Amino acid sequence: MSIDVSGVNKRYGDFVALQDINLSLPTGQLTALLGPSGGGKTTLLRIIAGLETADSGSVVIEGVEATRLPVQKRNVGFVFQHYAAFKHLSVARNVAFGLEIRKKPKAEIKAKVEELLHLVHLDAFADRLPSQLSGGQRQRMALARALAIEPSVLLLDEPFGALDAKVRKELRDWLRRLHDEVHVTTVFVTHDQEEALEVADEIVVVNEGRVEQVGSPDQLYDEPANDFVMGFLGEVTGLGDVRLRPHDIEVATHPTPGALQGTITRLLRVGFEVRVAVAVAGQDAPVTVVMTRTHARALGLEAGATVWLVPAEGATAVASPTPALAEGEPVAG
Ligand SMILES: Nc1ncnc2c1ncn2[C@@H]1O[C@H](COP(=O)(O)OP(=O)(O)OP(=O)(O)O)[C@@H](O)[C@H]1O
Repeated sequence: MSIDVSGVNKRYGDFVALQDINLSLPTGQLTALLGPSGGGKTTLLRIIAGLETADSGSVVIEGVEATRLPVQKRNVGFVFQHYAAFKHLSVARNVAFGLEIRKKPKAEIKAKVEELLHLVHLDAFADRLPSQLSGGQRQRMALARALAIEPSVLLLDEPFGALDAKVRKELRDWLRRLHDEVHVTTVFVTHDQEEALEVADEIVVVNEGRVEQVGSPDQLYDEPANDFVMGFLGEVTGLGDVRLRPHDIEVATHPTPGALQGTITRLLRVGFEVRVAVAVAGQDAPVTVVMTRTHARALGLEAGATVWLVPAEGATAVASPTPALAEGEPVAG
């Protein structure tokens, strides 16, 4: 294992930021720490980095007991959301910085910087100042700088958080490809489930200072450990006494066994999808169903129509903590 976190606890005054965190992250893996704001992701990342100390528990990096090692001795590279570059140094010098303070030979530094700038597709920008780069280019420079010292682990705290949606998307594809090339063990913090699902080999869901679940994107999506994980990894809607994904509901225009009858209150076309809101008797919140436009057209769905809803075969469903359907209400049409 590259990173082993055992029994880590952290409080700020009375506030419990992390509670009994245990994690083993294999060498070469790209792991996302995913969770809502304030859940403890950054605190955990900072404890792994050595920027913060745990109240109890241990951190082992590449087999080395690191709990009390200062940050400089952990051989970790970081990138934060707002990357602090040296404004007066060129892109190349920024990337070279970690190597220069380690007094590496000039020729070695030059070769390494060229290699890294090529890796992050900034070859043409070596002589620019950071202020002459776009936000996305600056974050790529930050990654090159973090990689320059050949860290055993790379820690990224919302590295693309400050960028607009399109650039974020490009950079996340790029990060995945970069990781496939360099295979450095990487942990990145995000509160964006799509980002985690698209990029990570494994996702650690962190909420209220605890790990809710660890698993591959597929595992988490298909077999969420609880209602929280299910809700955090994608949209969820209530149908009777279960909660499930809106695209996991089958819609019929005639009564079917076990189906709940409802009335379409709204039909919204978003790109290639149609989102259908269905009011079901006795259920407070409408059921949301998502389907393709073609499917909705084939069924001839329109607002005001009566439909019958049933979980699709093989749908992932968890029991509702508060059943959406009041007891004693008629369920089937
Ligand atoms: N130095 C500190 N002093 C007091 N409380 C802190 C400190 N650092 C963090 N916290 C608290 O610990 C909790 C966890 O914070 P943390 O930054 O780890 O969350 P997060 O999951 O990374 O959230 P975000 O996505 O918003 O960055 C928060 O409630 C935060 O207010």
